[in-house]
Formats: sequence, C-alpha cells, structure tokens
Amino acid sequence: MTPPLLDLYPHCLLPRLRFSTSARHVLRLPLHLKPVPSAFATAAAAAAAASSSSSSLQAPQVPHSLYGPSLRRGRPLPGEFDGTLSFARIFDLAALRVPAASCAPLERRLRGHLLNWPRVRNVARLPGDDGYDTLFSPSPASPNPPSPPTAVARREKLAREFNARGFVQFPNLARMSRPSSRKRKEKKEEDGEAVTTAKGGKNNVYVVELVREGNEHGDEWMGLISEEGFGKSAWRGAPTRLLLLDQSYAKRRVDELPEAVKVVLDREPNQDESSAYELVQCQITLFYNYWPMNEVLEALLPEGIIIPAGFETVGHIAHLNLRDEHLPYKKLIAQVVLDKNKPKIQTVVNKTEAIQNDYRTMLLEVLAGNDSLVTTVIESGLRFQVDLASVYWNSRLSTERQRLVNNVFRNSDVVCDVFSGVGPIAISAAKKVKYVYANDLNPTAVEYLERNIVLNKLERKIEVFNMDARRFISSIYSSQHVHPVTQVVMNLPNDAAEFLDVFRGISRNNQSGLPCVMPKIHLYGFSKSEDPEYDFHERINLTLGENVTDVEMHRVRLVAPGKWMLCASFTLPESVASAKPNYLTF
Ligand SMILES: C[S@@+](CC[C@H](N)C(=O)[O-])C[C@H]1O[C@@H](n2cnc3c(N)ncnc32)[C@H](O)[C@@H]1O
Repeated sequence: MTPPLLDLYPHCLLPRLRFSTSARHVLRLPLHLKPVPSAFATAAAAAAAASSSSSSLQAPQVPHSLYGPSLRRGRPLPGEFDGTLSFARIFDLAALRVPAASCAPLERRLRGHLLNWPRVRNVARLPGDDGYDTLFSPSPASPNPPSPPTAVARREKLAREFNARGFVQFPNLARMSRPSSRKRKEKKEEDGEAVTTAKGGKNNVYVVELVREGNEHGDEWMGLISEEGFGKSAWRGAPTRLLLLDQSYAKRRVDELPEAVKVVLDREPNQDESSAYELVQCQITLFYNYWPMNEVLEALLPEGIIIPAGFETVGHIAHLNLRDEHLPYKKLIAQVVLDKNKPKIQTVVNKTEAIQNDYRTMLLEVLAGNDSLVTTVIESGLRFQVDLASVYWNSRLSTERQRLVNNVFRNSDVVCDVFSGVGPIAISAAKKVKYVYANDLNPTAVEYLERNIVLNKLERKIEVFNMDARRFISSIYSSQHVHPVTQVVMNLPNDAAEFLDVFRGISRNNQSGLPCVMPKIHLYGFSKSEDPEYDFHERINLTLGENVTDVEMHRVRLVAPGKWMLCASFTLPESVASAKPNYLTF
C-alpha cells in the first residue's frame, strides 16, 4: 500500500518573509518516515520500514557539537506545528546596541566575546536604521542639532537632493525606488505579495530582530522592525548597530557578563551620563537557506540511513551515486542537493546502472532540476562540451590527465590517443605537443571531440578518427603518416590491455620508409590484487607475448575498496614491434 504523503515545506517563513523562489517547492515525503530529530517530532512520523531495499547498516551518527547553530536546537516559528516540517529555527541572543561609528573598533576589542557562527555576521543592522546622519547632520555653522524633521520634510529633502548621484549618496532610497530585478521577479511570482530580503543576512539566510517585550526602548525600536524604511515609524536617531554576543551570554544580566563586555557598558558614558552602549535581547531566525546540505538531509531522512555526503559534478550537473537504501528518498535528496548548490548545479542525476556498454556511457535518471544532460566543463582552462547521456566523462581523472600532459609529454611529442572520448587528454595534449591523433569508437563522442577541438581552436594540431582501436593502431602504423608517434595513450581501463597484441609486428607494416619509432605506451587498467602492480604487469606480458622490462607503474586512484586504477608506462619493445603478428586486423 502506498504510504500517505506529508507535505514538507523546506522552511516556513512568516508571510512577509516568504521562501525564496529557489526553494519554495513542497517536499512530499512518505509519512512512514521515521521521526526526524526531536526538533521535528511533529513533522515526520513512524518508522522507515517501508524501504524494501533498505540496508541494515547503521550510520555512524556524527555527534552534534553543543556549540553553534543546529537544527536540533532553537525553537520553531510560533504556530508551526501543523504537520509541516519547518527549517526556520529561532535562537535567543544578547547584543550590544552601539552607535554605528563605534562598531568597528568595538568589534576588534570584543573579539572572542562576539557571536561566531558560520555565515552569520556578528554585526547586525536593522532595516530603517540607516542614512539619518548623512541626510540631516547639523551644519558646522549651527551648533544646535536640528529637531528631527517630520516624515514630509524628510521626503521633500530627499526629492530635492536626489539626482543621478542619488543612488550613490542614498543607497537606501535607491533600493526603495529601484528594487533589484530579482526582487521584482520574486514579487511577481509571489502573487503580488511582497517578499522582503532587507532584514538580516543575504538571501534570507538569517534574520535578526530585537525582542520587544520587556524592552524599555520598545517603542523606539518598533520603527526599526518595520520594513518601510523611511516610512512613518522609521528610526529617528543616529544609525546604530547590534554587536551580537556569544550565544552563551544570551539572557544574562549585565553583572553576569564577562569583564571585557562590562567595561564597554560601564565606561562609555554619553554626555548625559547614560551609557552610549546598551545590552539588548534579540533573536536570530535561521532559515532553510542557512542550513548545510547534510543537516537538512539528516533532518529529513530516517535515522540510521547514511547521509549522502557528496556528489560529482560535471558542468551544471550533480551526479549522485545513491545506495539502495536511499532510493525511496531519491527525489527528496536530489531536491536538497539542488537547493543547496544552486546556481552552479541545475540538474541532479543518479546513476541507475553500472557502466557496461562499449561506449562507457552511464544510464542516468534525472531526479531534480532541468532535464538537459548537455553541459560544458572547464578543465585546465579548456572547454569541453559533453552530453552525459551519450558520451563518457569523468572529472575525477583530471589530475591524471594533467600528470600525463605536464609531467610526461614533451613539446616534441606526437601523441596517439586510442580511446579519446570527447578529447580531455587529446585536446590538453594538443596544447603542448607537436601533433595528436585522436580516436574513439563512439560516433557521438567523436562528434563532441570535433566540436571541442574547434571550441579550443586546435584544429590544426589534431586529426580525428572514428574506428575500433585495433584498426586505428594498425592504420596509423601502416599508412604514411607524416608524424611518427612517440606516445600512445590507452585509457579503457577494463579492456585496454587486451588491445596490446595489435602492436605485434607493427614495424613490419611500416610503409613510411622511415625507421619505426618505438612509442611509449601509457596503458590504464584496474586490479583488485594484493599486489596490483605485479598483477597488471603480468597481464601486459601475457598479451604482448614478451617480458616487458622497465614498466613504470602509477596508482591513479582507488575506484572501490581494494580496487586500484593503474597506469603502466613502458616503451614498446622492438622485439614486439618486429614480431610476427598474431592477429589480423583487416
Ligand atoms: C574510459 S573512456 C575514456 C575517454 C577519455 N580518454 C577520457 O578520459 O574521457 C573510453 C572510451 O573508449 C571508447 N571505446 C570503447 N571501446 C572502443 C574500441 N574498441 N575502440 C575505440 N574506442 C573505444 C569509448 O567510446 C569511450 O569513449
């Protein structure tokens, strides 16, 4: 029976602080989910028995530090216990309200006592509390400060002084008169309801508000909390800032604070003997956009499931490798990955089957974002267009490609890339070496290879072939190619070694009239053996029918527990090149 669905909103903001368009979707999660951490006990219910393929493996739960923000701490927004999982969490803090001008020196002085949460600035400004000084500072000629102007007078003055430079001089006004295009768009998308991003951090990651109850300056601060800025309840004093204090000082009285903070509060009296700085209580609300991917996933997924920690990226595509236990939640996981990695990531896919076909392409399922699997990857300053649905690409091999090009190839080399794919080795080699022959069996890969050669303006240095590897190697050595090959790359790790026999007798077919140069071969392979180098060397000897000496082995990477990808580099023995061929290619 299909379990009932529970609507989960990535976060629930107050109506005027609605969710940004990127994450406004509703996450629909099967109700049979195990309760999410205690903070969300009301949101997701029941045990995660539903996953037929779920593994019994218990995830090592990372202990949560007692310090810093966490979805497990704080409290939800009021009135959010209606079955909706909320990611908005409120935390109580203490802050020093200080004049804006003293903020920077005080920040230095109170270092160690200020809030130190990732991605939260310890200086908070409140909307509306801005610009008064710039606009209405008394002229040096008149020592008496003018009485605060009325709202009408302020608007008139602004209108008089606002000109082309106004946007520089009065950033607040500029913001009010010309909302950013993004904000305008959001406004439209919100069915006419205004979305405000003015409060607190960037992109609604967090919002700081003063706690009004019990605040002796309650009325005064009311204006700051309004969104109207210069509206009728705007702040009338000089600009102030809040220096957010370390979370351990929340709700403490002045006499309970450390000496360094007390000194600031005690020793900076105003002319009227009142302190220039005051201790205020405030609250910070952290929204869905604030929380890192792993925290959100941990809240959403049933307890005991290993939280998918990472993914590979290919251009705008995030490539997940989900375990069986994740599959019932694959769309949910993908949506979180998308939300947390926008705008760089636009599409999230999962591999549905291990690579098995000749072209080494993957069967991918698009789980979130747009459906396009055609993307552009930039590697070592070169651009590669790739269609992940029909060609091979592996960003994890970029270090290995650089090793070959930077440390192994010389400028005078002529490189033969037998299994070139869309050209990451061939094209980066062509930037350096004299000439490149690049081949692949997959016609689509060859199409992209040609496209990428043009994209990187290397048409004159690469010749492209679309044939089987054996035929390609034979034809390179039998026909009259101008450039004698000095380096051969064979990057088809599962099977490349099997193709080595094609080198037997290649000098016999040499029709160039020139002596046959023995190329250096860079052959890739996998080994699960305890001694992977020995194992791979044995395979090379077997296929070539000779004992090849001086083989340099390089461990490229561990592709699975106990399984190494290796690169064996050796000069083709003359005895092999002149031996009787044991394989007919034509
Ligand atoms: C592992 S990929 C390597 C591609 C490229 N070197 C890279 O690093 O992206 C192997 C490539 O070999 C091609 N291939 C497979 N069998 C082949 C064959 N018999 N002859 C030529 N190319 C082949 C596949 O189409 C694939 O593009």
